[in-house]
Amino acid sequence: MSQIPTIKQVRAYTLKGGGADYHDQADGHWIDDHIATPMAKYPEYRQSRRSFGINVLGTLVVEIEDSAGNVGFAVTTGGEPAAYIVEKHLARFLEGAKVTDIERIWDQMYWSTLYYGRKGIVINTISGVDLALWDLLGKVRGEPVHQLLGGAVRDELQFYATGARPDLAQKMGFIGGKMPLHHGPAEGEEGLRRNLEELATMRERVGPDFWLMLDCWMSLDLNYATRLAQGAQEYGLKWIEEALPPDDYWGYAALKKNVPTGMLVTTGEHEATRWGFRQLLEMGCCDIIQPDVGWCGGITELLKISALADAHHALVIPHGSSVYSYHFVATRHNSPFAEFLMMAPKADEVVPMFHPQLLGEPVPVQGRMRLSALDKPGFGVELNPACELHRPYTH
Ligand SMILES: C[C@H](O)[C@H](O)[C@@H](O)[C@@H](O)C(=O)O
Ligand SMILES: [Mg+2]
Repeated sequence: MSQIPTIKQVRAYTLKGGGADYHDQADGHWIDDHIATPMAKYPEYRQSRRSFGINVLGTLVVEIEDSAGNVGFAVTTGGEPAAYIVEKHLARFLEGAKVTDIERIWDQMYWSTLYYGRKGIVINTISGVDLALWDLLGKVRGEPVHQLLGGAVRDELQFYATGARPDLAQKMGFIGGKMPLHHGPAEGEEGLRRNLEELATMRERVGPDFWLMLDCWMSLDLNYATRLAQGAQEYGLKWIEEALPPDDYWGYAALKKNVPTGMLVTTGEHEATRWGFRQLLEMGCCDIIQPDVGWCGGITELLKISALADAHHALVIPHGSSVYSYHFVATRHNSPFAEFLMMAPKADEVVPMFHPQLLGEPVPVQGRMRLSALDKPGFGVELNPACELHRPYTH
């Protein structure tokens, strides 16, 4: 490459209504239908996650423009607070740097925010900037991100589906279906019975071989999770996901010992950085880690997390994250399949995960995606001009 472009400007925008903040859906969507959550102990916040504010943040859009006029971008959750962090704090580490300075920029973003960051929204924000940098580098080089990561190890990705209707996902060609758990410990024995009944009904519909999983979204305690796992064995539950709050590493280590032989424990979608995942892996908390590429530190950090997982014989199956995870999954032997979130309100058809924010967002066909669907420069998607961007801060 002759001259490496430098970064001219970083811009942060916000967007509402689905997309990267995929919990921000209208009434009647399966994703907001009486799902077990840590807030379900309060009856007034039990019926809907939007009632306690799951969708308050909205989407963060990061755009990075270089001296040659190339623009890289990414979307993640974080909304206005994240836009503030990008514009008022992180932009200084990018502007003037070379588009190839990704590792140094990540390091400066992480250590400069340490006193108020480490996890949560700050790492979401850093992830968004990091993904926009990889997108920009791909566009500068005219290569898809998976090629920048060392190249694909498979020609095709296969997917399981997350949604209320694994039976329909089976018909659509997915390799498995993960259902949200509907009742938490506050709904007592009756709730536990109903959880198991729902699983039993689904097992009956999909037959003995289709993977069925339960997503508990941090809502249980160790005792309940153990009883759920034991009761679910009869119905061939493949894995129990995010049963406990993310900080309860000790609980996860105990749960992994308590679940029936063969049942997997998975977690990590709300975990971040190599240090958080090191804790999960070294304490033997789970069989599969599920970093969200837009929340765990971006691709730069995910490569480190993934190497750690490999050394601990754990699979890395990223949570959601659309194209950002597809480009990563294609390059890793320890990521043999991927998640697809069914964003159709009734989970009855395949629609792009980050709809309506991205144009050209590929979707699985018959539960699979050819690598050729990921061959455009960067992450291969564009921002949908029909979505109205708002830039709340400038620097
Ligand atoms: C279905 C779950 O409750 C969440 O909404 C989902 O985002 C998730 O945890 C997942 O693993 O996809
Ligand atoms: Mg989950």
